[in-house]
Amino acid sequence: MEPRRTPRVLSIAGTDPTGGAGQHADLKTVAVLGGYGMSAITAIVVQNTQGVEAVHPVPVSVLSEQLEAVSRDVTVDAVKIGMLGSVPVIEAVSQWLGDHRPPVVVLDPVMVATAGGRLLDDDAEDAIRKLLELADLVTPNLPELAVLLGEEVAADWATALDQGHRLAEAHRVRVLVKGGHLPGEDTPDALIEPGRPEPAVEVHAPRVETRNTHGTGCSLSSAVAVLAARTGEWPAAVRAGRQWLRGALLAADRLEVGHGNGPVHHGHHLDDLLEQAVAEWSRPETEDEAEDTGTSFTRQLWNESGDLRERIRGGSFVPGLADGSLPREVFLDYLAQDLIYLQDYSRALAQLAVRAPRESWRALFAAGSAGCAEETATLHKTLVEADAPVQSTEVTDEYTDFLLATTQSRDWAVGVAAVLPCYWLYAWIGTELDRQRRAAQVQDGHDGSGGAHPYAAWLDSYSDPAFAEAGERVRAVVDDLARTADPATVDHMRRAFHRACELEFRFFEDPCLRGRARNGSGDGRET
Ligand SMILES: Nc1ncnc2c1ncn2[C@@H]1O[C@H](COP(=O)(O)OP(=O)(O)OP(=O)(O)O)[C@@H](O)[C@H]1O
Ligand SMILES: Cc1ncc(COP(=O)(O)O)c(N)n1
Repeated sequence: MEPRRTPRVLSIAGTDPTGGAGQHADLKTVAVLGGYGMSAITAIVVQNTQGVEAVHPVPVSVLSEQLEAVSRDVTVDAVKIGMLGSVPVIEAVSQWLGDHRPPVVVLDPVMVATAGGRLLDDDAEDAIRKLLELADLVTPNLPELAVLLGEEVAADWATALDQGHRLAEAHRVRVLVKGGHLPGEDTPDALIEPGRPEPAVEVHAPRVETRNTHGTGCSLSSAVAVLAARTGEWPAAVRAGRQWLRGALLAADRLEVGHGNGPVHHGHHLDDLLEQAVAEWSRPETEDEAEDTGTSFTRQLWNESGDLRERIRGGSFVPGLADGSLPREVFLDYLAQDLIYLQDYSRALAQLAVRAPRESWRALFAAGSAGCAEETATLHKTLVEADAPVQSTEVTDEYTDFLLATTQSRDWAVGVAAVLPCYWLYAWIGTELDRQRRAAQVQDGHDGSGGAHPYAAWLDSYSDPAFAEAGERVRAVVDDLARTADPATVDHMRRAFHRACELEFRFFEDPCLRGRARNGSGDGRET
């Protein structure tokens, strides 16, 4: 089985208009676990979370046409087979598998809905047994396992495992034995492989307290199908699928769908990511547009700090760096302060990570902290090579003391607002430097495409898109926080942001001022 990042997964199953089981559960599962979902419908099932009211089988020839239409056009990496309903449908699917068997075939031998209602004709059990030979994995619940063997339903886990082994041997097929129907706290599952006396995977977990378990079987089998195609490994797919389903059960009550056995929350693991993504996607694309609309909190902050950006533009540091006239000793002085600053900035971001109220935010700031630590190592090397002295200045101390105190002991939201200017202004300066550098080269008669510039490598590092992207994410966090914070906190966030902006400006200009003081004149730039 060749792993494929976005496997094309076909579900052959019935429908559920309430979206919790059958085709709908399969397609949702495949989508949220990174596959591309497709569907061939076997029956329109009139059902909701309270039970099945009617089953309208799709004519067998129409099912075969759907299957042929897919295979004529698309390479299918995995198929998940759910409700089939009758002998002719099972035969049509067997025939299709005979002609176009994909590398991953998962069969969920659906017989009865959890909420009640038969989904397989009584005379179709033999046909399902034959279909087992064409599957790579079969995922029966305990009553289905018993029917397939023609035995009593297992009343304990040891019996269930024994039945699983015997089914696997009899049909030379992998069996996922699911203990969800056992009484008691434990909900064990095991992957049994033919020819192996011990389960390839056996996992136990406490039962999730919820009545919303509609579609768990459909969802788990689709999850294993897409994950097997994605990872190329059955044990990994079973472990990951089960862990994901547990999260979906834990989050199921949040959905509030129906009055019976409601569905599980398929996209539970995407909640935080989506919040950030939507905030980012809904942001205007350009700063100009942002100035016009001025709605979000960070946009307001950006508009309020327009003067400061003008001062940076017209100062000594950025123009000197852009046209290369900044004296080397001033530049090295700046780098030395930057090293000290980044060490403490890394600490400040780590404090935010430790105190973060959400997992995805923790990850964002932890990554930022690690990134700064890496950067300090590079800077340190440059400075040692240049033999530059490294001792903090008053301005550096003022800035780092402020950031460390704010991220450590103030409201978390205020700490995030305080670290934002470094991300945001740094990225902005990257574009500004680029603009000024090109303008200077054009004036000199150069073509604007580079040339020998004393700080070229360093200028390039300013426009690192990963850094700009991280800044955008921090901005989204600030907006998120400002939406729900009380007015006093929002005001505090605003003050922290502007104070950090001012300190950023002084941090850039300070090496030039000290350069001038050392030389007794000039603007810190070479003429
Ligand atoms: N309340 C629960 N807590 C934890 N895990 C559960 C719970 N209910 C079901 N599961 C798990 O869900 C998966 C499917 O279980 P189950 O044995 O109920 O299959 P099923 O009967 O085919 O599902 P369906 O309800 O869709 O018919 C198994 O991994 C099982 O352990
Ligand atoms: C179309 C279809 N397929 C399968 C099931 C089983 O799922 P559950 O046992 O959770 O109701 C179902 N209800 N409907």
